[in-house]
Amino acid sequence: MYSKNSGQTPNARSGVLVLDPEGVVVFGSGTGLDTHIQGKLSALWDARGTRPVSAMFILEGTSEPMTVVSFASAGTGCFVLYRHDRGDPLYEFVSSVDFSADILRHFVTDPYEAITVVDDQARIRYMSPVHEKFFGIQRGEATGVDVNAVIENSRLAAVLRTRKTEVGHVQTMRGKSRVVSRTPIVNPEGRLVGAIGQVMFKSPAAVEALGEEIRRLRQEISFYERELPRLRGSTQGMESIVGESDAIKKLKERIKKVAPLDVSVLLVGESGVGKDLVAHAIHQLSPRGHKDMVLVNAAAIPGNLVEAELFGYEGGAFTGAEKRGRTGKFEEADQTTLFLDEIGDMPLDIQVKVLRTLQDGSFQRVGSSTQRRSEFRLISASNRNFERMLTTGDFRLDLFYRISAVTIRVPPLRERLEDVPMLAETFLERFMRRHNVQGKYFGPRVMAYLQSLPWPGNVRQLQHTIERAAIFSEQNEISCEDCEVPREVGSGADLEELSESFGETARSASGFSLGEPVGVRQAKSRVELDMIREALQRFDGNKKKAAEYLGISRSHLYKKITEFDSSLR
Ligand SMILES: Nc1ncnc2c1ncn2[C@@H]1O[C@H](COP(=O)(O)OP(=O)(O)OP(=O)(O)O)[C@@H](O)[C@H]1O
Repeated sequence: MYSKNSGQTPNARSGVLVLDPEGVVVFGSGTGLDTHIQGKLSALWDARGTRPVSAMFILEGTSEPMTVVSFASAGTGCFVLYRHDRGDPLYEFVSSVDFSADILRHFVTDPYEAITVVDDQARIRYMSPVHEKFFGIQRGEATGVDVNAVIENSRLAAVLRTRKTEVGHVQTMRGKSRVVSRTPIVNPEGRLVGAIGQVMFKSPAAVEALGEEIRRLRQEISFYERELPRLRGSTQGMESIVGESDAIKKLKERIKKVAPLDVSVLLVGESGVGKDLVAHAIHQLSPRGHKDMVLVNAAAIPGNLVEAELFGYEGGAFTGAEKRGRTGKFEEADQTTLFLDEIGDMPLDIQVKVLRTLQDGSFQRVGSSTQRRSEFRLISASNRNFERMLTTGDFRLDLFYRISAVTIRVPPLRERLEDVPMLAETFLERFMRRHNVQGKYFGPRVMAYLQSLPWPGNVRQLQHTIERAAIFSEQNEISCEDCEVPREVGSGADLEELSESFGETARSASGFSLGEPVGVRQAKSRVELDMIREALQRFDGNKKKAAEYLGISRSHLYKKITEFDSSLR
């Protein structure tokens, strides 16, 4: 029940409504005089026995939503009302957080967030209990008193004058130094309504400790900034190519010779031999080495996107294109090195366009007729047999001449088995460092065993074998059994069986040398197909895992799948 004698709706934004135990209006002001609001609050108040009234809530169904703070004492319902527009952060906060009152209570009472609130006349309106205790005053004793009469060295009055926030100031109070912040509060209409003072840190020492931490972190950052070029060098330069065999020594000599010359280099060799590392080393040692090398993997880009990826495109050139267009790899590589990996997988129509760019450095973005220019050094790599592709017409001879001013063959691991121990130790050490593991080492017969394997997946396969062994070895000592290569992938025994049936040696059976008899090639394809099918089944079609298991790159696996596509389906 509510009183009929309430006035008419005023134009106020806030108000107060006090109801007696029967729901009769005892007092109303501002929006508290709105009869509609009175009716709604009275109904809530009547139902308090079954549904307790929240300390803070949003009153909907009125001309504008109201934020209501309720205080109940001795059966009297006291409601403080604020009219808020939707979208107002306070409205959003109260309507979406049903424990909003508890949060506000936390802010006004939490000892670590202790606050003092003053009005626009610098009179204290609220002081957190912890502040009152600090100043030795009773609960509410300072309310209404000028802040300067209560808090020494207060600058809240000054902040009201300047309207400028002060953060991190040291203030001495009762002989103690505190780091404080002072913030003027302006309401949505732009009127200055008061200010809040807050202790941020209990002592300048806490700030000093924070400053010290920042200084330490800065030092750490500058250490890494200094170290980065060195680390980059060691992970991407010549140092990353592990091995001391004659074959590797010769390879490094060729890299050193060719790096400073601005000629195109073609890297050939089986999958996993380290062509990528060689490309990085050449770039690092070249005059362009201070810039990042731009990488393109022709086998990893879907056929219909190769052109856009290489040449870039104008906005809206094709469905799915970015609105503002995009720079292509040729443009990105201006003044640095472009590494075209798996160039043997490039479609013929793109080969023609690439050739044109390589001849005069000019190209057009897809969807544009403007000629652009780029000056870059080209390094290409492929594990494909160019001799065969040139014969079959799958690779253009003129492009081949352009990309292969210098050709470097990266030898397969089986031609430099003396590098196996050093590589294996390096991979084990890297694994332990990366995963924070200690104490793993190879058993006495492991190196000889590893050197007896033909490694058709080359260094990549060796690396994965060592990592697998480090993960699965029960003891710290890694045994030959831990390093077993899955039979399907080509253990020595497999290859021997294979070679016996086709009259080949184990070594050449795992290679891809030119001029193999057709029968062997077909048989190899069959074995490869079986191995790939098996690996894909084992890993539920997950190509990344299948490629790792087979010891080949993912791009090589994709290539093989495309080749075998019809039979795999
Ligand atoms: N000599 C080496 N020393 C240290 N790590 C090597 C060496 N050769 C290869 N690796 C490592 O073996 C893995 C495969 O090397 P990389 O990717 O360079 O081979 P790739 O010839 O480019 O293969 P693909 O033709 O499949 O792309 C990489 O993890 C690389 O770091």
